[in-house]
Amino acid sequence: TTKLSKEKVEITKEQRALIKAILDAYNRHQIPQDVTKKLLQEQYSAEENFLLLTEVATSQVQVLVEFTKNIPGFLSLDREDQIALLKGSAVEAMFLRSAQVLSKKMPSGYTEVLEERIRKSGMSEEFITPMFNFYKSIGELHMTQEEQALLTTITILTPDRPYVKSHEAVERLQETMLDVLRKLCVLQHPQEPQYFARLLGRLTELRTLHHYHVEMLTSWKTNDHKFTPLLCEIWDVQ
Ligand SMILES: C[C@]12CC[C@H]3[C@@H](CC=C4C=C(C(=O)O)CC[C@@]43C)[C@@H]1CC[C@@H]2C(=O)c1ccc(O)cc1
Repeated sequence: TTKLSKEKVEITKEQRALIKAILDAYNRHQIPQDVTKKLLQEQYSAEENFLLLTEVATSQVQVLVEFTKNIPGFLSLDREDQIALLKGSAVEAMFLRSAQVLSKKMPSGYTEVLEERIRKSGMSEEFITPMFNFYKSIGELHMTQEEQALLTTITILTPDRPYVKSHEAVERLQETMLDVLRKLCVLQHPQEPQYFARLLGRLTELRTLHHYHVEMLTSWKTNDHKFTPLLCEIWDVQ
């Protein structure tokens, strides 16, 4: 392993441009202020909390679509595959986003308010526990902005989503991003040679959350909660 850590890791000019394009897109696409302001102002009740979370979820899906369109190479994929990747990764990208948001303290108290509303939104304890465990495990990594943006990109470019036809094209794109992230991790966390592997381990954890999410939506639905048309479409909820 000493040879590996001695390896001269070099980020090429193209890779630097790729990181910049993805980071700019990631920072440019955030949910609008008026939505986050509502989260801070509206009163608390399980009903109100669910409605607010539904609103931020809907807004987040729109943000995710815009961000994805800015991933270099994404728009040159087959159009139906673009839809399949978005639908297949929306939940994971959303949980990654929430983990990144909830693991950083905000002066406005947004994080605390958001956490409170999630805990009191009619979601059962069996989903809250794994969700907050995930938030903690992401928080412990202290990811840089670039790492967060690249990890989200890698999640979106997962080739084995349902209905993806040109598997290889997506795999090639994902591998490009994985190579950049691997180099970034070596350069930004020199003391932690296993840091890159830990990041990828979080993607596996994300997939288990995806499973919980389906049950979470179903339990909300049985308690007669309404979702927006966009959420129904992206998550195939009837
Ligand atoms: C995922 C989630 C909706 C989207 C929220 C997330 C918590 C934190 C966030 C932070 C955001 C930001 O600051 O940018 C954007 C929205 C998200 C990502 C919620 C936790 C549970 C909830 C949910 O699954 C849900 C699903 C369907 C609903 O109708 C309501 C909630």
